[in-house]
Amino acid sequence: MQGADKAFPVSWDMFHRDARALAWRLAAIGGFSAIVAVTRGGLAPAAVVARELGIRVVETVGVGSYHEENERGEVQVLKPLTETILARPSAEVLIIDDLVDTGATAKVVRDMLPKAHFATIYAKPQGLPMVDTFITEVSQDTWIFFPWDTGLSFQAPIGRPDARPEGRRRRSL
Ligand SMILES: O=P(O)(O)OC[C@H]1O[C@H](OP(=O)(O)OP(=O)(O)O)[C@H](O)[C@@H]1O
Ligand code: HPA
Ligand SMILES: [Mg+2]
Repeated sequence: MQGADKAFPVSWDMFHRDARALAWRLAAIGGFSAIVAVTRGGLAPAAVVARELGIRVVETVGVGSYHEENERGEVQVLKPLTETILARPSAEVLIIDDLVDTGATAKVVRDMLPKAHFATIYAKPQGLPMVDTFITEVSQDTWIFFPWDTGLSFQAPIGRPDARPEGRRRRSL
């Protein structure tokens, strides 16, 4: 997973545009009265979708997994759903995450609320059966770099992939 061949960097602008596109799709489906954000990656898209759909009941579910040699381990629930959500009709609950990759996280969360709608901005093929609505599919060997995990940095030219930043030293012309 983290050794993925291709990089798909996402800027804040791209992320906001794609989160809004997700909100448009979800608005067309309608009928949602509460949102569950899968922390932490689901927090930012959930904020955008909640604003667009006018939903003010926003909850979290916290999941984590051990990573060994770049492989995802067992997914564990670190912060369960509250009664506020469990007491509602689950078909009205919208679960939001940033992406599905293997689908392991989505499966664990879906099992808590089987009738809820599971939406992500990005999806990889292996996770597709776990997601009801998504915006952009990327290949399984692609790693998505989110704006909250990245910053501006030197990029080697395509024709000189081993090139390194020169720092303060400048080559004389
Ligand atoms: O489909 P999967 O293979 O389960 O991968 C997708 C999950 O992985 C990432 O979360 P991560 O567990 O890295 O934690 P984070 O949201 O706190 O960054 C991402 O935000 C999804 O929740
Ligand atoms: O492609 C990804 N990007 C960021 N986090 C992730 N967690 C699983 N897959 C990914
Ligand atoms: Mg996550």
